[in-house]
Amino acid sequence: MIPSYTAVVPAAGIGSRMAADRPKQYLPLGDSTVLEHTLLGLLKHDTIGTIVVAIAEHDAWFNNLAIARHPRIITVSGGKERADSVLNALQQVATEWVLVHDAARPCLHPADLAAVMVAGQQAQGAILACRVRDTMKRGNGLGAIASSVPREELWHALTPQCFATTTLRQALTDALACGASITDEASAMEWAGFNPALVEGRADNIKITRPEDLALAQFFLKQTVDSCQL
Ligand SMILES: Nc1ccn([C@@H]2O[C@H](COP(=O)(O)OP(=O)(O)OP(=O)(O)O)[C@@H](O)[C@H]2O)c(=O)n1
Ligand SMILES: C[C@](O)(CO)[C@H](O)COP(=O)(O)O
Repeated sequence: MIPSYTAVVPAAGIGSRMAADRPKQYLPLGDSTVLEHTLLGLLKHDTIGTIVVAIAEHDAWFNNLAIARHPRIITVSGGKERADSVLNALQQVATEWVLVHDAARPCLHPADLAAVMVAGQQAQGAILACRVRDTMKRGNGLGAIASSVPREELWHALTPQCFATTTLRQALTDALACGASITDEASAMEWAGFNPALVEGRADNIKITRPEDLALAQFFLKQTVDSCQL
């Protein structure tokens, strides 16, 4: 099958909230590392051609991974913020469509990947997301509740986020140039006036952020392996 997507994997963060002895994407997970699980999941999809991994300028870990020599994987230098890393990687994307997926999300389910890639091939693009399940509160900045926030139509943005490459590249360039706060690709597209589609995804597509997330990711990955062996 001719690859119609390039994957961009922002992996240049330091993992400050994880507070580990290395950036969290290089922490052990199962039989490999967080990043290797994430990349292997993308490599299995045959409509994804090249994977562009944004790594920190002085990254001392990536080249020690066997997967670093995979022919479909290339690296670029990351930037100060996640959005800068993504924009750097987008300069290397030649396909019409691109998907951006956090290195820190190793539990992506193949069906969710396929669903968001199909939905992403629209003008507005698409993101994986999952509905908020808890009652939501807004704090008053003093450690107390200011208000309850209606949860209808509140979603957790996940990744992958899928868009037309040229549209996303331009939106991200313009939004960052204007100093907009951009924490995901959809924020840039919204800033540019688009309304990306929400594709409901699995809640186990967690972003490994804090120490307790590693054990949860391990559990979710084991569930996937066990279900494949049934
Ligand atoms: N300048 C940056 C910052 C983050 N990321 C990547 O963006 C993804 C999501 O970001 P986050 O979970 O915030 O990772 P960190 O920035 O490493 O975490 P922290 O905020 O705790 O330092 C991660 O895969 C991270 O490696 C990146 O490529 N470039
Ligand atoms: C892109 C993202 O995964 C969407 O939820 C998330 O925003 C990335 O984490 P960060 O802490 O905002 O960099």
